[in-house]
Amino acid sequence: MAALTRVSGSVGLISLLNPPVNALSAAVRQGIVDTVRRAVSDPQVKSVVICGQNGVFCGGADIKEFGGHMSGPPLVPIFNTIEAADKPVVAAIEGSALGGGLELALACHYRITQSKARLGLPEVSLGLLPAAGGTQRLPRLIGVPAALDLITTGRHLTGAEALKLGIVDQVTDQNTVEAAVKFALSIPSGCNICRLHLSERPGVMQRVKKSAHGAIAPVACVQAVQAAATLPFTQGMQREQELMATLFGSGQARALQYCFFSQRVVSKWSSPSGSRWDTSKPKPVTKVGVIGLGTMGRGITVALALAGLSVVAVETQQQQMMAAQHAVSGMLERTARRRGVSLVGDQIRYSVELEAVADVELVIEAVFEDMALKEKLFKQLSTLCKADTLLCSNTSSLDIDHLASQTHSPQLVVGMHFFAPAHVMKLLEVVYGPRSAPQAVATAMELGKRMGKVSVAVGNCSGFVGNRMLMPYVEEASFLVEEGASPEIVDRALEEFGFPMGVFRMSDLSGLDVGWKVRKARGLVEPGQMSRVRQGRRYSPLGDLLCEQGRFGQKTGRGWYLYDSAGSREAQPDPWLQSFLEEYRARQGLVSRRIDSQEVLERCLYALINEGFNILQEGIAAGPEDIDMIYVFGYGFPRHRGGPMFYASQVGLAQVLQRLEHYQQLHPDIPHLRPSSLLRRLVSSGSPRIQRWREIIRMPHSSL
Ligand SMILES: CCCCCCCCCCCCC/C=C/C(=O)SCCNC(=O)CCNC(=O)[C@H](O)C(C)(C)COP(=O)(O)OP(=O)(O)OC[C@H]1O[C@@H](n2cnc3c(N)ncnc32)[C@H](O)[C@@H]1OP(=O)(O)O
Repeated sequence: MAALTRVSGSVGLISLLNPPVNALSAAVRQGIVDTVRRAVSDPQVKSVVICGQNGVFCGGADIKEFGGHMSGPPLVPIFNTIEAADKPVVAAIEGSALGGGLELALACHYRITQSKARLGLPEVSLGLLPAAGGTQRLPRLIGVPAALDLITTGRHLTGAEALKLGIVDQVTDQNTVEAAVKFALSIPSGCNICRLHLSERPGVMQRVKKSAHGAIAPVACVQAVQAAATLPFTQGMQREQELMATLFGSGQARALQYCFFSQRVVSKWSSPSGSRWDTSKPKPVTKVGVIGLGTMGRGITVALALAGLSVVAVETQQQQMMAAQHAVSGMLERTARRRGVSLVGDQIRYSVELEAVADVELVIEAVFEDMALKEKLFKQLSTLCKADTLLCSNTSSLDIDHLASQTHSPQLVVGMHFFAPAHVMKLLEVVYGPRSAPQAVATAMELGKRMGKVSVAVGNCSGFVGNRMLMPYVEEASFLVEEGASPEIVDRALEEFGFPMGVFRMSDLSGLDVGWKVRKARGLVEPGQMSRVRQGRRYSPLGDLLCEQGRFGQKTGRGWYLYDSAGSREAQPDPWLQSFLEEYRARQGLVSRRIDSQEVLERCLYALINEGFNILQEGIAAGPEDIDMIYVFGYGFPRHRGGPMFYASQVGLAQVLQRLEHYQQLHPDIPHLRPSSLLRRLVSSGSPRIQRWREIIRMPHSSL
């Protein structure tokens, strides 16, 4: 797991070997102990270089070990031994040096890195802190402000950025190990880490707490770095260990580590027809057409261009086209500036003619959400594009199979549902219909990956996974307001749970008219009517009534909240809304009651979760990880809660079932509170671990 060879006469070369990322498993840690001991005691070895095999230095501690019994030598004494060695030790960083991998490099006396290597301390994203000395060595190397930024965000740096910050001593575009060996031969003896002047960044704790939305690891990271600023090294290391002990077994760490693996699980997609990621080869795509340059089309164009693809952007309205071209250039400029990369705008060709997409390999349609319009477009595309062009729709809820039926090749049609703003949001739902070819799904998934998205393959149904689950969540929030809660009470409970925005603030941001249009299309809206039963189930007309008053949210300065002006973001409770609600309840004969945050969370979240179980049962999502990644990356579900299905598993499935039964008894007219039969089945199977749910879902069962 680690090998020692002697190179260039006097350099001991230690290579870590644990593919694919040389994670620091127990065997690797033992390998490092043995090889360092041998190198240090070998009189012919004058200096040491540590590298990783297969082009990766080290991806950090082995995350798989965290869930079980940890054995083998611990990292801290290993790294202390390296730092204390009386021979110079040089880290040769290729590929990645992340987490414990970077901490290993920090314990070395010098670091040489490939310019494109990724360096970082991402432990915070796993609910942990860099507890192998990272919180103490990094601030001493680069100062507290820069270290705090890296440790509390977990962001990755390139080798070139790491050089600027002073984390590494040299960057190379040549063979990194050879450069490190040459460097090692040029230094006379080992030296200790230089201790820089430490100063704390004022106000950092408040800022970190605010943006953590209840996550505990970022706060512990700040406390650990504060210890580096105030305590001697040994005491700082002790504090680091104490803080790590509070995080290591926490539910948040478990949730975040589940997210790490789930993100990888969802890329290994499968569909009920038996097609799979490892047996379906994606088609190569270099040129993509985007049709419709509204908000979504613009964001998709930017995301494609940033991923290095050629884009043909079509907008048939000349004026809209000019506005879009201007907006896309601005978005590209800003993104390029932020990422420190050069502009990529010349890869985009704009046209007002649909025929301009005749030679592309894949089209993404992002026109107005109207079935008749999309039907017509798919018919036209099917005739004018090449016979093997993939036709994708960015619809957020319309029937993909119906769109496919408008074309000559329904097998080449899939949904690519992006989230706004499409060049920023990480989630992509890839929607397959019963006729979609495995290659079409594989190609859309691969394209999403190239665009830096977390792509999740899901089946076709109204709203797919994300928006379908959102419906009961949003409806419950409105029912709670009818029953006596205020929008502020509901939002506060959800924000304290960890959502960046509660349901009403979110609705004001995205525009109340969006949901209104959807409800109108479903025949649910009865203008001026207050009836609370529609299509045989409970209905809240509150959103419709606000829209009828022209209250569309932030864009009109009024919605569920009041804003200083149209477009302002500062939501204030609105006295008008309070009187309106009182009058509404009186006219409906509703007696307002006190609703606490527990009821808000249970009714909104358990309704959402229950729909998730229905989706799993119907095979629309292959596993709970798919749903969780959709909610974490697309809907702001707090990552430190793991996603709705993981959260349910932590609360306890029996508890979720019992509370749903309780609320269903109180509200028999709300169908989404009726517990899913899959939930019942899992509870009667003894509430197995979430990793076993897929197995149980696939098991044949009686429909009784
Ligand atoms: C009382 C309690 C006391 C508590 C004290 C106990 C303390 C014990 C622990 C001490 C820990 C000290 C602090 C150190 C902590 C860490 O180091 S945590 C790990 C930090 N590292 C990371 O977060 C990096 C994670 N990996 C990545 O970001 C990427 O994998 C990559 C390295 C950038 C490579 O990317 P890519 O090439 O795209 O490959 P992937 O598909 O992502 O990964 C390939 C497979 O490798 C698996 N994997 C990756 N990293 C790890 C890892 N660190 N551990 C285990 N496995 C890893 C990944 O899951 C993939 O697997 P498959 O899906 O099966 O192919």
